[in-house]
Amino acid sequence: MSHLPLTVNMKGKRVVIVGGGNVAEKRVKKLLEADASITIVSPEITPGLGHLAGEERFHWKRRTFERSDIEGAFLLIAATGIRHVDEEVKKAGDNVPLVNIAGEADAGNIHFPAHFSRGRLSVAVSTGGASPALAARIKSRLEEEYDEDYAAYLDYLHDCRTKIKTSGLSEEKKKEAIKKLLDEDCGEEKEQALIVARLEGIE
Ligand SMILES: C[C@@]1(CC(=O)O)c2cc3[nH]c(cc4nc(cc5[nH]c(cc(n2)[C@H]1CCC(=O)O)[C@@](C)(CC(=O)O)[C@@H]5CCC(=O)O)C(CC(=O)O)=C4CCC(=O)O)c(CCC(=O)O)c3CC(=O)O
Ligand SMILES: NC(=O)C1=CN([C@@H]2O[C@H](COP(=O)(O)OP(=O)(O)OC[C@H]3O[C@@H](n4cnc5c(N)ncnc54)[C@H](O)[C@@H]3O)[C@@H](O)[C@H]2O)C=CC1
Repeated sequence: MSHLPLTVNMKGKRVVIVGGGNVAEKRVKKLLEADASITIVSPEITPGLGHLAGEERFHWKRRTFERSDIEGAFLLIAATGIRHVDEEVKKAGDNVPLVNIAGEADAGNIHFPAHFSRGRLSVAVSTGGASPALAARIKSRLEEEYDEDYAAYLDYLHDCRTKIKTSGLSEEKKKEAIKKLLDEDCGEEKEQALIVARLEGIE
């Protein structure tokens, strides 16, 4: 497997999705969270996508795919479930940086992992197409372990780290202090406030 997990800033990036079924709906929901600029080319779309199209959250071309649809795309997704159409999309997307073929893991150059976020924490699990169901199961287990409280915890860690980084401490002490934060018993807001206050005073 020569796939490397990266997180990509999708804000304003042009995404073209061919097909408007259940898979397209899942992708659109994730991509909207990332502020991508989405076009769907499909004669039909799911009711869920219909609702989002009504709110103008993406552009819908209500017809079958044409090669010119992919112009300027940064990410191209083929999700028609019709092999020859997906193949035509793949061919047309030769120069598109990121290509995902939902029905054939190895045909594109990216996979969508099972994913959840807790604020700034992002957890993604991929099996490289071997067993998407296992990826989903591992994700569900991690979702229980890293519950909703982690969003606030990550904000707190970010706040502390920023304070430490802009302090006058030596580089070595900064690294030490950042690591030590993770060992502090700071599940409670009160304790977090105390640690932040202490950091306000470090030189
Ligand atoms: C290549 C990839 C597509 C891509 O990268 O776009 C792909 C491809 C295919 N999936 C298929 C089937 C299923 N996919 C799921 C579920 C998920 N599939 C996801 C990703 C990916 N699936 C990518 C690889 C990622 C990896 O391996 O890690 C998840 C993780 C993320 C997401 O989709 O958002 C999401 C769980 C999300 C969550 O719960 O969080 C389930 C289970 C279910 O629905 O409950 C089933 C039925 C059980 C089974 O078949 O395993 C089929 C056969 C279709 C058919 O037979 O018609 C293909 C085609 C093929 O095998 O090539
Ligand atoms: N999680 C995942 O990644 C999964 C991936 N898959 C794969 O993803 C693909 C799509 O699955 P679904 O969304 O369930 O299919 P679907 O059948 O619900 O949707 C297909 C969509 O493609 C549109 N379409 C058909 N011909 C077209 C054309 N020429 N141009 C543009 N649009 C066209 C249809 O109108 C429909 O909206 C399949 O290949 C399937 O095997 C399936 C299950 C899970």
